[in-house]
Amino acid sequence: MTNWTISRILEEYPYSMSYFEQNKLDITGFENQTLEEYLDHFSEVELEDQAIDKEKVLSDLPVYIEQMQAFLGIEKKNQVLSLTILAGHDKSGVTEGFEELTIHTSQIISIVGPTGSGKSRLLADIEWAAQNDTPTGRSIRINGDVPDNKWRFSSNNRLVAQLSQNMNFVMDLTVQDFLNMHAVSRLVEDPQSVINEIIKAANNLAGEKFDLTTPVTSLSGGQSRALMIADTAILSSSPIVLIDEIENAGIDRKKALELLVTSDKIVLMATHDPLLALMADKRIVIKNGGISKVIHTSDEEKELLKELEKMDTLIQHARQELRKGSNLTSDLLG
Ligand SMILES: Nc1ncnc2c1ncn2[C@@H]1O[C@H](COP(=O)(O)OP(=O)(O)OP(=O)(O)O)[C@@H](O)[C@H]1O
Repeated sequence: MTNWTISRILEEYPYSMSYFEQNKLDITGFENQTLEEYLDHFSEVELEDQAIDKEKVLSDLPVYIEQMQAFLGIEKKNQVLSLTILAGHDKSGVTEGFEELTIHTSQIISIVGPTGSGKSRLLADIEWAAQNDTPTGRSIRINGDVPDNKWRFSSNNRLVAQLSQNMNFVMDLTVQDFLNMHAVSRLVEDPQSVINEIIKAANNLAGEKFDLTTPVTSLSGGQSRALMIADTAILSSSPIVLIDEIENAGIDRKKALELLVTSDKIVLMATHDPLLALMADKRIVIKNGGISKVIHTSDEEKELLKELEKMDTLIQHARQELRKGSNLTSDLLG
């Protein structure tokens, strides 16, 4: 946390303001500096006059935040507020075109690039919380710090939930049994109401409806993904969701992203779909195994997205009519 700017500390831990007040540290105007840089502003005389012990201020802040979290009853153990990717190198060993990228909860980041460029590799680096120990040399920080080993090596504290194109069930269970197993393992107080919420959300994403008595093995590809997305959003403890190409999944992609983001997750998705790429707040461009740049989705692109959505609705409509066996006419599509 010591390398964070003051505004980031305040954004992530708003109650830390009282720490600055109690220590009579007027941080106004220094928000874009790190705490250390701010403390460096004081002359020796000022430090002495105001009884400021720089080392103590720096080391006491995390302790104060931990105590406040305990006092306020905030679950600290699994709380992930941000994910930072530190640059590695591309397939030719050239340093990546960014230094670090921090993503906060409720943000969507898309990953674009040609086939084989390294999109899945980036997702894998995040999944394993790479520490300069993968082919890309990238490192991952959680809440600004080296991730605790529990994220890397524990099976029940999974940092990441993965949603991929290929999702097949091998268990012979109904949707009810499957969700119940998950809810019970997560010690949910009222499993049935959570299960009902998940099936409702899943049906909201899937084209063809299904119910709790449907065996999971007979769900279609789109229905399985809708169920997994709803389950991840509502029941999974993993704070980060990695999505590998859901464009052909036969589900409502926009609603799927909205569902994940409203449940406070960090969402990263590799995609070849312009709609999904532009729905993100930022997009990572991958070339030859390295991140070549990170682009903020511009206002113009957000406007263009509306046009693309209209075109997409038209194509979806045509697809549905063709599925139903209709003959397409301009009246029908109009
Ligand atoms: N920086 C790197 N250094 C070395 N190898 C890399 C690097 N980045 C990716 N690779 C390797 O390149 C191969 C292709 O990468 P990857 O599968 O991630 O591509 P992709 O963009 O997901 O492709 P697709 O769009 O086809 O799914 C993988 O074997 C991966 O491990």
